[in-house]
Amino acid sequence: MGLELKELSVGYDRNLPILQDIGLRIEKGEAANFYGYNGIGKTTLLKTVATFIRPLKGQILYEGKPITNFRRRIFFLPETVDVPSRVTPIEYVRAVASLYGTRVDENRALKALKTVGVATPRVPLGKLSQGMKRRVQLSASLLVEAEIFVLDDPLVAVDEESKHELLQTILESLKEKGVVIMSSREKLPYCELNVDLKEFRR
Ligand SMILES: Nc1ncnc2c1ncn2[C@@H]1O[C@H](COP(=O)(O)OP(=O)(O)OP(=O)(O)O)[C@@H](O)[C@H]1O
Repeated sequence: MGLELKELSVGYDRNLPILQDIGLRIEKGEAANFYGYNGIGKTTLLKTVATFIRPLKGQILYEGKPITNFRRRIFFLPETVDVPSRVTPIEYVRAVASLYGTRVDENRALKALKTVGVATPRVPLGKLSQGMKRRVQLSASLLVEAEIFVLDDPLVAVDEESKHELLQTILESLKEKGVVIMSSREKLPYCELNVDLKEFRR
């Protein structure tokens, strides 16, 4: 059954929805990319799916039940590349995994970091580049026991040269666990659905 958005309107003011009447279904094993220009409402939509903001109208269902029943199964990657500066990548991904009740040993953490191209797993995050910090955030998604992956602009700060390969690697693994819903400024490969948010503007 997957994730269903039914007549969904999102925004901050009931009288001024930012996006409205979104209706679509993302099956388990699939990824959907919502794309559009700055300010169109990508973050607002994703935060609503991740249950941080209440829908103005409509429903969000997972496996036929309200998404709010699955809060512990949602992994949310914010748009901002914000990580604590003093912890190392290994410590960071292990700590994130533990929030989902998963104990990850050092070897597994190292493997996940290597998969996304982090070559300095023991250097404090404050000393890494933005793109490397983003990769560390993404590698945590590979380790958590979640089912609904909400990724706000996952490739922000990642270089053009490797971004599609990185996306392929991440999506391959996340789709096996459930559904992926993400945002970007452009259409992306490896996504079953690419949704132009202009369709849902008022
Ligand atoms: N907390 C808030 N309260 C009221 N309005 C907000 C709030 N956050 C964002 N907005 C407005 O909602 C609209 C959509 O913003 P949003 O951040 O969802 O866009 P976006 O597509 O993610 O943009 P970007 O590509 O720049 O990240 C904008 O007009 C923005 O000013």
